[in-house]
Amino acid sequence: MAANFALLHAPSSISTQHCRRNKIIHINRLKPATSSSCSSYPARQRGTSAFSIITCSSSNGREPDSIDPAVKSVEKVLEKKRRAELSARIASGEYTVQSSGFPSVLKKSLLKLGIPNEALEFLFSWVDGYGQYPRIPEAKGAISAIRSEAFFIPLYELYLTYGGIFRLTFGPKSFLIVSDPSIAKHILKDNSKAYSKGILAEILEFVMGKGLIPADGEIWRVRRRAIVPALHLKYVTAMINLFGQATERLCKKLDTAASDGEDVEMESLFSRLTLDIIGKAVFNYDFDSLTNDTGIVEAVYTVLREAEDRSVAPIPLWEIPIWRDISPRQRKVSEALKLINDTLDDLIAICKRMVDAEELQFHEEYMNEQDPSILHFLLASGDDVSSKQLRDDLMTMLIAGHETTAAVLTWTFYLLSKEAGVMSKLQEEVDSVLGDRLPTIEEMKRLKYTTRVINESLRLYPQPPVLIRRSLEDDVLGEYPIKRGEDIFISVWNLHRSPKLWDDADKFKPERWPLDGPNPNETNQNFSYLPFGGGPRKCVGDLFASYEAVVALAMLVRRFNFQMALGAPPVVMTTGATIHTTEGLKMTVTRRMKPPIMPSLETSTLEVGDVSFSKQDPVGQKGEVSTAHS
Ligand code: HEM
Repeated sequence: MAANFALLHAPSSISTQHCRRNKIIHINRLKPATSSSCSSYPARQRGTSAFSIITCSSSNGREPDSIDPAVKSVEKVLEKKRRAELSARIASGEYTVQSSGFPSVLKKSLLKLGIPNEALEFLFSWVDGYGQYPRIPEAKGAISAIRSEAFFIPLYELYLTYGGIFRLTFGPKSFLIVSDPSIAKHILKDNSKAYSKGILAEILEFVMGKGLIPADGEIWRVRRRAIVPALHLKYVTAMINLFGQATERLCKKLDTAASDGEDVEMESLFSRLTLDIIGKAVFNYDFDSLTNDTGIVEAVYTVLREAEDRSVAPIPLWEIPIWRDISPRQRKVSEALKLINDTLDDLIAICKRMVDAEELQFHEEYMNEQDPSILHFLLASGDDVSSKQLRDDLMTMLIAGHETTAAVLTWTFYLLSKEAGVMSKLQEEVDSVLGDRLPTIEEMKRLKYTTRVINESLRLYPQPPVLIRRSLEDDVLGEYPIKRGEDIFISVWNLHRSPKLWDDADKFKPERWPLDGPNPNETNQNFSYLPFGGGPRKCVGDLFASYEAVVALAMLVRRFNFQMALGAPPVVMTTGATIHTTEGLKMTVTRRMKPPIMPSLETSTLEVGDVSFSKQDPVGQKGEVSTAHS
């Protein structure tokens, strides 16, 4: 899905510094305890430990950190200590300094004389001439201070101190960090026209061009109107079969691993499962990456990793034309892009021929049975679009729909490995609803607890953890006026884990979502829960992705038990377009002994998105599959 946020190299044209400083935190004075300590320890490559691991012939393109597990756990403890110290020091105000200049000196002197700080704050806000407006709290730091860990973690600690909106300044760059549901709603929904994708569009241009995620303005409006109808309910229903077949292939792989007593690295397997699914679903191409490692699969991962690395790189070297020619890495990226683009051009040409040969009667729920792909729908609809734009859209959906769902499955299995009670409840439901059959849309309604497990996993690990916007005009966020050109990060991570918004915010508790209640979404949770974004730019694949995750989860836990492998490296988060692990999710898989249980015949209703399905009201009548279609 949408690439990420740690975009610290914002172009100089943005980030107008208009806001007076009052609170400034010096993150750059804080020394991360762990970052440099690793190099003195012996390196270990994945797969060379005493445990054999089954993966695909290569990883999903991500190099694991080769660090001894024992060293990692020491580092983890140090890391926890460092973070606790950081929180304590931020909270104590040690890193909060006041503005320089005469008013600040005067204020310090008056403080020393014992005048209460609150009184001085009030008085000096008028002296500064900003009395009519409160000023946004400001944090200041150095890139090095946060590069040692996933970017959204320090943002969470700052949020706990500075609240729902604060400014983060790195040298000349400045970002607004939003963690307040009503401000998020204002930006994403109520005043969405006043915001663009900003830095995100700049970063993703090389791979997505003017595709739906980075596009803004008229191009976005036209493309969204063309693409959303392609994901109609009949299409999503057909996709459930595809999800089942692809998961079946993964089950076979796991079956072999279980027989051979080999551990499996689930993150890369999920990445390949979802790549196979999205290739077929979007342009009818079988990557078959669960069994093969063809050049095209490698090319997709090369491009994906480049997009992620660009989103966290401090200096945009790739913008220097000569660098693009001399850097072996950039040359590899260009070659990968060419291969993917050529393949997409071929697929578009093949599909055009199919559509020309068809005697088609296009209608709202049009779908070609042999090729139900989104590409086929778009061409059959007579969509008047250039090949370049079509390619950009396909590429966007390939990326948007691939690593997001893979990350959801990875973190769901990680969470389940820690909560045996949730796993047994889940298996009980799947046994009774599904038996050993491939799931159908009817079963989606009845896999209520399975759906809640995914809902809760998306709360704890939102993909992506931060949404990016740029203000196109002056606006007011909460009580704070802001100028045009502000870069904004809406931290979904903070919203989803806020102790102000959730009981036991860090706890994995699918039960927090009542089984007979509505499917949680940004509307019924008032923007404190927004796994698929919200407003006009909400994910177009929300229902598709939810079903995909539910089918894969149900089929896998039906057949197997999963445990963290003995001696597996600790599971540590790292930042990409989505939340990855640093060293994969190594699990031991065993076949379940339980005989299949016949499905119960109970009739039930489950609301998915804003649509309520029931047996009496068969799906597919209205063609409205989710709020993305509004
Ligand atoms: C669990 C899996 C997924 C998650 C968590 C997810 C999440 C999101 C989020 C949060 C956004 C909003 C981004 C923003 O406002 O900046 C988004 C947008 C989008 N997603 Fe997804 N997504 C998932 C799967 C998919 C799939 C399967 C597809 C395609 C079939 C897809 C296609 C898109 C597109 C095209 C957009 C851009 C919409 C626009 O800007 O109009 N996503 N997604």
